[in-house]
Amino acid sequence: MPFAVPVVDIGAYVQQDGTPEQRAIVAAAIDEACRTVGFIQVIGHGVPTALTNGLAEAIDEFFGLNLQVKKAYRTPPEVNRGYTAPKSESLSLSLGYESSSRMKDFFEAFNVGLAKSDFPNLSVDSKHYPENVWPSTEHAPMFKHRVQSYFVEAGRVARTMTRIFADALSLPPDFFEAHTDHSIDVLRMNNYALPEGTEVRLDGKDDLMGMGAHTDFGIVTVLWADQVRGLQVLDAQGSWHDVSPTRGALLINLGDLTARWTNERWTSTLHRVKPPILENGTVERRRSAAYFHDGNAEALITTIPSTIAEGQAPLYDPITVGDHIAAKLGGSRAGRRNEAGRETQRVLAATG
Ligand SMILES: O=C(O)CCC(=O)C(=O)O
Ligand SMILES: [Fe+2]
Repeated sequence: MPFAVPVVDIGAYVQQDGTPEQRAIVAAAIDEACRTVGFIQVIGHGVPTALTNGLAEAIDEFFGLNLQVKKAYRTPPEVNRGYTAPKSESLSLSLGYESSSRMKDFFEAFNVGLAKSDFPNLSVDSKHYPENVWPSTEHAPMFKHRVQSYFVEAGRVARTMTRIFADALSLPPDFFEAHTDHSIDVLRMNNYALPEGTEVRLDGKDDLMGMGAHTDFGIVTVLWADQVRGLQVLDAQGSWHDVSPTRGALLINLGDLTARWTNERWTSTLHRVKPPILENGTVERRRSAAYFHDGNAEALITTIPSTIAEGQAPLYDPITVGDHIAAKLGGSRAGRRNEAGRETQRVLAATG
């Protein structure tokens, strides 16, 4: 069967008047997609086009600044906020393998997320909920407002997805909410453009990587991307496939915590970004924004008993969201290898 990322209209869950029958159809389609591909294109999500256009403009506004200006918005590696310059992160290290292009992912990024000050009545640890660093209005006048507007909507879509997940897994409707009322949520805006003057080999033998192969770390990711090629996902047979969203669709993919919860009934699909090399030896610029819905830092993720198939044992030990995310970020941002044997084997076995 040719590889495809299924398109699912989630309108029945977004609109108040969706009937139980309509919702059951959506939940079944999501279950199927989560078992097989682990990536979904959702439509009917209710995010206005004006908002995603605004996000794209905000991304252009910030990344269009001079590198020295952008670098003023960096934070230490253990603080997942602000700017990260090209070639300062390595997503493959979040999986625990050293690719030959160690710390060479050429994406640059800007991270914003929920902070301790967003939860004044809770004593959350600022290690997992650091305060945001925003570009000044002098440098990027529209950025903060547009990014905040999109952040709220992406969070709503992520939560809608978890309500569908609960139905698809026959869990109580509030199963996910019980682990996500102060979820570690982060929006990472990515810009893929080679720094000026970078030489690219046109024979394709460069192992130039926009973003190295990785799985996302949390529960579910809502991924907005423009339509420039570059994103590739790994199928169950070990081949990479190009994915670009159909107009108006948001991509949804599952993170490791959902794979752990469901004993891998559902998959956190490996993906990477290799933007196309143009004939003049430059790379076609590409933009994306990944909203990571990761769960409460202290929530314990334990295999859901009903997802353990007959004769199977739990594949993972329980872990807190905070410990899992910290170990993963220690790989990608701080250059420490993370141990994640199962996914590493899949990347190393993959072709292409
Ligand atoms: O740029 C993309 O399409 C993917 C980005 C991604 O995988 C991520 O930020 O985790
Ligand atoms: Fe990702």
